[in-house]
Amino acid sequence: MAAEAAEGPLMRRYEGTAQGRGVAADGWRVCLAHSFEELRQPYGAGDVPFRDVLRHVGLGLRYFRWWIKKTLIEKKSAFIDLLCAVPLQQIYGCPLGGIGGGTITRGWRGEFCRWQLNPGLYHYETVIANQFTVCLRCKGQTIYQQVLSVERPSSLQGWNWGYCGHYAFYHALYPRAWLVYELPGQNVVLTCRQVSPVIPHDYKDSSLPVAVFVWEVDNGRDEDVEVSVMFSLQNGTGAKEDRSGGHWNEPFTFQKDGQRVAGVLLHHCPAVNPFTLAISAWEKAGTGVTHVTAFNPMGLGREVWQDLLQDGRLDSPTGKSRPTEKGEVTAAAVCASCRVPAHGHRTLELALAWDMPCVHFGSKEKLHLRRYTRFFGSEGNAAPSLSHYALTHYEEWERKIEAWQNPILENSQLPSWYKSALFNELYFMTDGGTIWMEVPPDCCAEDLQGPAGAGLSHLLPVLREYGRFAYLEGQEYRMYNTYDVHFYASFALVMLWPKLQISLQYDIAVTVVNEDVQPRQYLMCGQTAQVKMKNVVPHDIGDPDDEPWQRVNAYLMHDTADWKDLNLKFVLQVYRDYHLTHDSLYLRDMWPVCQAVMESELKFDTDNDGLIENGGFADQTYDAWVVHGASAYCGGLWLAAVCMMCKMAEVLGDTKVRQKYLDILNKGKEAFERMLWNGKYYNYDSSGSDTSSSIMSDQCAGQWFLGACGLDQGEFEVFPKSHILSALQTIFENNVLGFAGGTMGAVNGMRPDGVPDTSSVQSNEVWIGVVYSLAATMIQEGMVEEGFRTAEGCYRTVWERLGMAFQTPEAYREKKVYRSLAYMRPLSIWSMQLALERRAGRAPAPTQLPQGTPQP
Ligand SMILES: CC(C)CCC[C@@H](C)[C@H]1CC[C@H]2[C@@H]3CC=C4C[C@@H](O[C@@H]5O[C@H](CO)[C@@H](O)[C@H](O)[C@H]5O)CC[C@]4(C)[C@H]3CC[C@]12C
Repeated sequence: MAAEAAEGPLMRRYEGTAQGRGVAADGWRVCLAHSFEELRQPYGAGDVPFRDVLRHVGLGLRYFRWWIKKTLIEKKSAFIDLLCAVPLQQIYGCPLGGIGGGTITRGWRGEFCRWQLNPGLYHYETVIANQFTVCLRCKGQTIYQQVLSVERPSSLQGWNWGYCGHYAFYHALYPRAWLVYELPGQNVVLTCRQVSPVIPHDYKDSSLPVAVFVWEVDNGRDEDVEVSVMFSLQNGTGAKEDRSGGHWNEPFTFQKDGQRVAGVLLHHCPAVNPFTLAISAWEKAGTGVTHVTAFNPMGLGREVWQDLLQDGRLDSPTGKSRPTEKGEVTAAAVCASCRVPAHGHRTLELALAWDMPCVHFGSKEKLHLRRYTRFFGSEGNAAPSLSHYALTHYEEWERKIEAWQNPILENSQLPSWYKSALFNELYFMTDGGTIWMEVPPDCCAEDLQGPAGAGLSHLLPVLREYGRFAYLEGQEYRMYNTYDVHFYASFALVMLWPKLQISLQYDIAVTVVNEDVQPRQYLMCGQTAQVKMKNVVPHDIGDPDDEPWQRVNAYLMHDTADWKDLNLKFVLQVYRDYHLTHDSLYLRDMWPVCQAVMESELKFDTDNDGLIENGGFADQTYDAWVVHGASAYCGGLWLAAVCMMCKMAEVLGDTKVRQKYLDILNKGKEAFERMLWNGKYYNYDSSGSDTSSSIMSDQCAGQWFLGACGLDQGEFEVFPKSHILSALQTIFENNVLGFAGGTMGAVNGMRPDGVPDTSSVQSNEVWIGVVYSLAATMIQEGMVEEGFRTAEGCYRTVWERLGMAFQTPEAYREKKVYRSLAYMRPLSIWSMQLALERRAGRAPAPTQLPQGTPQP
């Protein structure tokens, strides 16, 4: 297994022999000289078949009008920009930072290239001054000095660029990554290990906006060598604000418990959301730390280069830099140096921290405090203590990360690609535009519950203790906590940070009972309706470029009050969460909300046969794939939700409600089988249209959740086992093996004659997150090999073929196009892990998930 990453398809150009120090065996590995052959395009208007153009012409025009108003008149960016998609760059690697404090993504060639410091808003820019540079000295002479970058930029030309990529590789196993450099002709190997504090069940360190770079130096020479690693950083993010003037730098040291770190603070002072970056190093015995307070990253950079070249150290001036002028950019550097004995090894530890404690969203209406401020204060002066904390705690973080990951990595039954997929897809938990905030200390239950008063007894204690969490539907689909999609991704959250899932659910519960009567036009149908209706689950919690939580439902394609899946997905998650956490206070609080949304949902059972009907439009997560009448997807979710209502009523001793839903379940099961079962699988819908017999890859979504909760047997067998097995087998043969030679996962819709369903723009897409959940369902049902084969197609396509590492999209087609980069749904891969743990007889550990919620 270990050999797979080392010799994988992305390592063909590696000419070095070094394997690095302490590099994980499994993960995503790529040689720095690699280039991806296939370059895909974002799905655009030009890819829409003529038939769909005709069908969507009204939407197209309404969208265009809305886009003009939003971007040109209001001067805001569109929550989904169909006209200016982010171009694909095949460069990304593991993001830096914990959860919800902002992220800085490093590329696999070591570049600092994707920035999310303003919550939920992305800025894609490789900042060329942000580099690590190595200097080697023997017998008092500098023998080698090199920027560890394969770039040859037009700025900083006084530096020695163009490191030969054939002698280095990158290895990612999120939240850690390694860069291994064999220094040509030097007999020295550098391994840079990047560590971010992303630790399951940890609600303190996981919130910190920091990362540590541990440089392992292996000296293969017969003589001692003095090694310096210089970390240079521009003041800013590469955005135009870097030139807005008033930014300044200052050196710092921070000492506590006998441990000292030293570095430079880079104060970045725009009008909105100012922050401080800190670069630093641990001044341990034998390690010297020096710095340059300020230099011009747009110039030749000779002064910094020569300074280092001279003696392997930087000049270390005291005092602050002057604030930058308008148009001027500044940068700083810190350098850690040590002597490495002949054939010996030493470690240098550097850190990056950023402190943006108080944030405004786009509307600038309210000031919010990030989660980490409860531990490090909100004054904006925490960068030194954050740096010190990171450097003195990263070893503990790594121990915890290994304790979590090793049982999975050491399981020889699991394929290597899966281990990489499972941990690396988790990047979205931090790099999904994620925000983790405090609720204001003076906030009371009434403030949180909204005008309708949700009556949730533990809302306040939960939010006070664990804060508020939100992540985007996708970096290109800028809506927080899109709920129909979170349904899939929520497995990662509830398995790894269950209290954040509980907190998110409380937030949704509050919105359920509230309404927003503001009228607006919906773009798909053109009709006008209010923004949010009472007693229904919202599509999302809002747009970070507006005021999320305050104004929900940023999505205005459809009026989602009429969507069929959202309410059901709430009920399904409530029971699933209860099943995994045993949190009975949560269950009690959610019970009336579940009843309210199920009452709303009951109106969709228009013929009173115990089964809901779809509305003849795309009224669910497949929001461009029309459904008429009863459907496998929504009907299956409905029956699963009704079953869980019975189960919850039983747990809570509510016999009346239990009987009510039991009656519905019995009727509904019969209707579902009669209307949709065709002897092999469940039809897409019951309309009898040309495509209603399509094989939908997601037709067993209800069973997926039931199985994950152990509710698929005996009295709780909602769907006959034999039908589920037959349906999964049919999907495997048709949607998986019958599509792209079985190498790209499962297409959403396949016609029984073996041709993808092209009746909508989404039916012939592959949705990676759906594929992972389908694989989990297969594993739950004992089709383990088929499950892995299904999921492997997506991993290999995204991570190995298309160069979309750390930006897994929502969808791709067999050829040419993809849609919506860096998307939430693929986090559903964690449901595969749950299914595997179940099979291995290892129930998820509720011991880590204490009952109820501690009072603050
Ligand atoms: C007249 C024109 C030239 C023809 C234009 C055709 C286009 C208007 C349509 C062709 C493809 C459509 C888009 C397909 C997908 C979309 C995604 C959706 O948002 C989220 O999608 C998730 C599914 O991927 C869903 O689960 C989430 O809940 C949604 O938040 C928004 C609509 C659209 C962008 C859709 C819009 C119209 C087309 C571009």
